Amino acid sequence: MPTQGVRVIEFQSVTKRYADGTVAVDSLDLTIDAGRITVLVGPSGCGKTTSLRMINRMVEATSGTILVNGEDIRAQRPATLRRGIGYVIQNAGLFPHRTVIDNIATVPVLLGTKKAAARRRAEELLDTVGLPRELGKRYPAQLSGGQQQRVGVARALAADPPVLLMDEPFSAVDPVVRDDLQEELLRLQSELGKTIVFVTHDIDEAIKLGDKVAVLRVGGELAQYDTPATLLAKPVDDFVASFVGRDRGYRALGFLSAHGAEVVPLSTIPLGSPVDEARAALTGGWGVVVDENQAPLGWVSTSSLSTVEGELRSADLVAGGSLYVADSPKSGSLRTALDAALSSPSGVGIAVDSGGAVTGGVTAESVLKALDEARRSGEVPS
Ligand SMILES: Nc1ncnc2c1ncn2[C@@H]1O[C@H](COP(=O)(O)OP(=O)(O)OP(=O)(O)O)[C@@H](O)[C@H]1O
Repeated sequence: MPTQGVRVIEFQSVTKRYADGTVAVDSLDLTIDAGRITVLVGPSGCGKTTSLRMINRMVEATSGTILVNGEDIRAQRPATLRRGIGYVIQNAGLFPHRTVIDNIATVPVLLGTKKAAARRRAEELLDTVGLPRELGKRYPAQLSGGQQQRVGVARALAADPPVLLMDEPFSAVDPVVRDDLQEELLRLQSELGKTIVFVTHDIDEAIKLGDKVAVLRVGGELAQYDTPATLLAKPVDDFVASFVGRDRGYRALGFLSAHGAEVVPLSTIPLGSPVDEARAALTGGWGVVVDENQAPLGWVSTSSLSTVEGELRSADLVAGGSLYVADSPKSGSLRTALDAALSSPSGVGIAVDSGGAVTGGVTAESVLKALDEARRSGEVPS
C-alpha cells in the first residue's frame, strides 16, 4: 500500500443523529488535505469523536456523504476501508494479554503476513516510535502510559495505512510526556507524510500539531476551519476567540518560525582549552564550550572560571539551557528560541544548525522584536 497516496477525506453536508435524537454532527462540510495533520478541536460533546469515527464507519452517518480518495465510503466494505486507515485512541487500547510485539503485529498477521515477518516489522516500528526493542517482550501493563501510547501509534502504523485517525491519543499522560509524544508525532510525520486526523479538546495541542484546525461548537457545527496562524489572528466570532484564548499572542510564538529572530555571534571555546584562553574569549562574561563538532557542552563565565586552573574539563562547565535550531527553513519556533534564551544561565539562548553545531545566540529581546514585527505585518494578533 502506498505510504503517501493522494488521499483526501471530504465531508459533504454530513449529519449524525443518534437513536435518542441527539444531533452530534450537523451538516459538516470539511475537506481534509492529504499528507497533512488536520485537528478537530472543540469543547466536550461537540461531535469530534463522532466525526472521526464516521471516517472509518465505526459510526454511520445519518445523511450526507464522506469521500475518501474520491470514493464514497458507503461503497466500500468497512473491513476493506479500515485496512487503509490506522486508528489510535486514548490509553492506547492495547490487548492486555499480548506482548508489545504481538500487539503491533496484530493487523499485519490478520491480513495474512507470516508471523515471523510481522514480528520483524514490529521491531522496526519500535525503533520508529522511539522505543527500545527490549520492550517488545513485555505486556502493556509493564509499560508507562507514554510508552503504551507509542506502542499504540506503532500498532496503527503496522499496516502502513495512508490515513491515521487519532482520538485524544495523548490526553491520558502527564504534560511532560505529552510534549515528548507531540514532538515525536511531528518528527514521524515529517518522515511519513500520512494524512492524519487528530481529535483533541486542547487548543494548545491543536495549534502545535495542526497544519489546519477545525474548531467545532456543541451541536456539531463547524465554527472555523483554518491554519493555526489564521485562527489566532482572525477568529471568526466570539466563540472561537474565547476558545482560542486571550493569551493567543503568546501561543502564536509556538508556530512562528524563529527564523526572523536575530542570531548574534557567540564565543565558542573548545573543551580542553587552557583556562587563560577561555577567559580571554568570553563575551559579556560568558562563553559556550563546544566539542570537536562544535556541539555545545555547557557554559563558562568569568565567575565560574575564577577558581579553575589548567585546561577546561567537563566538570568546570555550567549546565546550559535548551537549544533551538536556527537553520532556515527548518528553524524552530519563536517559542523554542524564547525558551532557549530564558533557560540559559547567560541569558543568551544557544542557536544550533540542524547538525547540532553552534551558530550563535539569541536573546529574549530579539525574540520579542521578531514577534513585534510579525504583529505589525498582521501575522499574529496584537
Ligand atoms: N451512542 C450515542 N448515543 C447517543 N448520543 C451519543 C452517542 N455517542 C455520542 N453521543 C452524543 O453526541 C454528542 C457528541 O459526542 P462526541 O463523543 O462525538 O463528542 P466529543 O466532542 O468527542 O466529546 P468529548 O470531547 O467529550 O469526547 C454528545 O452530546 C454525546 O453525548
